[in-house]
Amino acid sequence: MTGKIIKGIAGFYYVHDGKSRLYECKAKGVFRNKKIKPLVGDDVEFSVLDEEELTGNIDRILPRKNALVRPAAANVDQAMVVFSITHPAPNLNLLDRFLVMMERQQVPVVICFNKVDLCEGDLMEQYGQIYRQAGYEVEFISTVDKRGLDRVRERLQGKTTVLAGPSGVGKSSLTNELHPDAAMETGDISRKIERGKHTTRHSQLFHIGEDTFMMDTPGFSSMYVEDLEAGELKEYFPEFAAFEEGCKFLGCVHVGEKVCGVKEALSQGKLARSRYDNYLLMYQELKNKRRY
Ligand SMILES: Nc1nc2c(ncn2[C@@H]2O[C@H](COP(=O)(O)OP(=O)(O)OP(=O)(O)O)[C@@H](O)[C@H]2O)c(=O)[nH]1
Ligand SMILES: [Zn+2]
Repeated sequence: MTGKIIKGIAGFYYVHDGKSRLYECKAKGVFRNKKIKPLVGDDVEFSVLDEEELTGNIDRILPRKNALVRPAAANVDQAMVVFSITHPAPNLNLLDRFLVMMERQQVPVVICFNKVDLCEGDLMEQYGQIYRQAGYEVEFISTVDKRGLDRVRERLQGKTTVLAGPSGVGKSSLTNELHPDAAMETGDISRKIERGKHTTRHSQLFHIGEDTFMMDTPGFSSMYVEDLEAGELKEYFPEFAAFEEGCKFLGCVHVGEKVCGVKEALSQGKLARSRYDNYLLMYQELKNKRRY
């Protein structure tokens, strides 16, 4: 049988068959010599030991498409980041940091602005413009009047998605919409793993539809772009590339250089001010950090 590891704790791996069943598996011996440790998100071949008890043993980890460090997970197809469009207003600095982290790990991102039912004025146009111009998929949703939720469901279908976003933006409300019995399933898993009883929060995937999984990511607000060279940062702002032809110096970082295509594009309104400002902030942070 094949399935996906949705959680690992205390030597047990919980393998979902993609449809409805969850097996409590061990990984006996096979990986020790190969120096490979099963990760949440891994697709595996496993043998069923007891069909009643739903126990099994993992025989093989199938080749990984990718393996993210943060959050630790394999085979992530995309990230969905949720911010509220208002109440509270989105923290674009935090959003841009998240985008850098995902660009760095080559994970496509869908940006969801929630609470559009509270939206006044042209906020949707504004934010849509900033992020579509930067090359991202943007959805506007409301878990209250259900706008945009079908489009979100379509985007998730058949994929493994990491869900992220700061507190209070409506992530729980969205998760409940996408998977009304999520709470039940969580309860079921926690009952099964009770013997593990670790308090540390491990990453876990939730099965939300056939071959469709989602992972909630803790600790979003403390996210920091570390261990990155300042000069490398520009590579993770994908919209800059189109204007780098206009930079005089090879390796232009678009900060203090006089002849710079990116700064030129900015002054012509072809790049979003907020994106560039957040680039500068992160750039300075990374520069300063290196002096210590
Ligand atoms: N008006 C409006 N309110 C919403 C919407 N979605 C969520 N809310 C409200 O926003 C608040 C936060 O929603 P949650 O779903 O708990 O947000 P969360 O992101 O899970 O927050 P944490 O649990 O703190 O991580 C609640 O009071 C929700 O009722 C929406 O689409 N429109
Ligand atoms: Zn430049």
